[in-house]
Amino acid sequence: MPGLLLQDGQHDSQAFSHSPFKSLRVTYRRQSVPTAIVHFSVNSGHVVSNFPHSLSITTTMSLISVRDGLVISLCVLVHFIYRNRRRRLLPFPPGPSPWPIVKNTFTIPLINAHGYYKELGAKFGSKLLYLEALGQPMLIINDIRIAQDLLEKRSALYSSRPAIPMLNDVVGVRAYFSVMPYGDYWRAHRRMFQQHFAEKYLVRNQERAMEFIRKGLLANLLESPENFDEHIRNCIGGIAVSVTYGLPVQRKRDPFVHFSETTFAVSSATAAPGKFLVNIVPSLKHVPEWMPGAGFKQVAKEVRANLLKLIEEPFEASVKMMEKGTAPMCFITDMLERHRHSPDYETQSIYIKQTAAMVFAAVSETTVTALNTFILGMLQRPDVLKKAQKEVDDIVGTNRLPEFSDIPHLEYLSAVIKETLRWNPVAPMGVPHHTSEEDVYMGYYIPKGCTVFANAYAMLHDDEIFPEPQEFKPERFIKDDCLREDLPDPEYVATFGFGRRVCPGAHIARSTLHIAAASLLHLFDIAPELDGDGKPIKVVPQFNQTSTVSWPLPFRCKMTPRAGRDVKDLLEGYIGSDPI
Ligand code: HEM
Repeated sequence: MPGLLLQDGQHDSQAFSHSPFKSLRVTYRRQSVPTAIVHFSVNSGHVVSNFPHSLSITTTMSLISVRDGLVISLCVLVHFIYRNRRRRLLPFPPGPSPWPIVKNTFTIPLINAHGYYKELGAKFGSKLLYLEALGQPMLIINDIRIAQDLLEKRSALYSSRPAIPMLNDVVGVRAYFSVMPYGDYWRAHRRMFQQHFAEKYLVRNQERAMEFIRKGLLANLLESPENFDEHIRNCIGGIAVSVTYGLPVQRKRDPFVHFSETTFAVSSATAAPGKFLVNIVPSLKHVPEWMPGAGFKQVAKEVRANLLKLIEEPFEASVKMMEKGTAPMCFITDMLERHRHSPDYETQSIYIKQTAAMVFAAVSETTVTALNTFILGMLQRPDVLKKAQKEVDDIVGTNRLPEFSDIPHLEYLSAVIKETLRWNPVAPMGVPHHTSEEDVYMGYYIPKGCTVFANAYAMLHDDEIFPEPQEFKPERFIKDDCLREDLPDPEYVATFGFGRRVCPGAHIARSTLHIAAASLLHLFDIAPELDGDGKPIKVVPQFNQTSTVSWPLPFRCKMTPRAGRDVKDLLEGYIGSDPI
């Protein structure tokens, strides 16, 4: 007789020991042969209290006849009843009440979202928030432990990226692995990045970074300190171009560095949610170019042309140098050499080209922002500047420049860097992740296709952990003259994201920040400019508010060679105008 059989499943988790059973298998049998099975199993979620609410369902079916079909339909119906029941009964995480249809669309801020969500969390007494904008579910995580629970411990579910219709479909460039969905294509690019830039290879690029800091930053600061922002940009962009393509870089306003910077600035704006309507209403991507209101298509065309140029031209130039035998060791030469005999060389060389283009995009704005924030912090706290300078002097002395080997001995400077990254998290909302399956956490339902923001700003400005979070206070990381180990360390936690998508260049960023900061402090005083009466002009820290990259808004300061130090003499071998 055909029929439905209910069967107890296995208990497999302590967390559910109070539940009557862990999984439920509904089997449709025909002449004792199982022909359709609907399998309900408790989700791997940890903190689910109420059994029927926590069902996750997989369906396996075979053998279709009319009669079987009816029974199978019944099984599917049961499936959906349980699914919907779960949805109905399990709440979403706390958040503002949604309006009909538009849900929270008008609650979502376009600027200072990180600050808004921090406050919203406080209002709802929750560090996990849920909102929905025009059908797009959003999860905001304001807490380090929750981010680790979800993005790290359950990384199989939380490692994709949301689609960005303007960038992916209208501009149509899908070469940057930071925005690729989770999967083999992303994995191939990230693996390639690691093959050259993994932490174990850090040393081989440090020498190049040092050369740029001395020739491209310190020497230029001596000559025109008022252009410190421009020098920092050229130096950091130059390091990226040099270690990736091995191309020569001009010491000032290198045209390629400048072109890359402006192109990425425009293209990252295409990813901003509020800037282009097509990111909110994806079907607009089908609108023909001639239609009124389709101006975004023209913008997309220009961005596309520039992005393709950035992917192709430096790669070609690097390959040409390689053919002539003049290419220095860099990402391109290393990778082409490594994959030369691969059976799928053509495919690999496309990945190499695309991964190379990613490097500049990821290094430049982020590291420049952190360095400018460091200078801004020094302006807020002249006493910190003096103390850090004294430490550098004690370790380095006055007759040579700082080296990478000095860095582990500069503990106070380390606290200053931690505070720099905490005070103004470079990417305050991280880079959004995307759930590839539904999930249950702390009794809350998290849908599939949910955009997940790890709010680094809220985590690093949590006043229970970091009192007076708006103040620049490196001393918070020091106790009894040693670095504290009982605080989350912004050099390692939150700043660089979480889980499988965590920043793979974090070690490079830390290394560059430490050596650049030590070198600046060793040679220069950093102070506010003076007004007409000789009084210091107070610099009020202000940051870009779009929640993508939080760069300090332009500010002025006076950088002067330190008294009693022959800065020119120390930089003698590094001053010049030939490309680096
Ligand atoms: C202060 C400097 C930097 C900061 C604050 C920073 C921060 C971040 C953050 C928050 C993410 C997203 C992580 C996530 O999704 O959870 C990320 C991704 C990424 N970063 Fe960085 N980053 C910095 C420097 C660098 C450098 C120097 C490189 C390369 C040498 C780099 C390469 C990348 C790449 C390739 C990704 C995409 C990873 C993926 O989607 O798989 N970053 N970074």
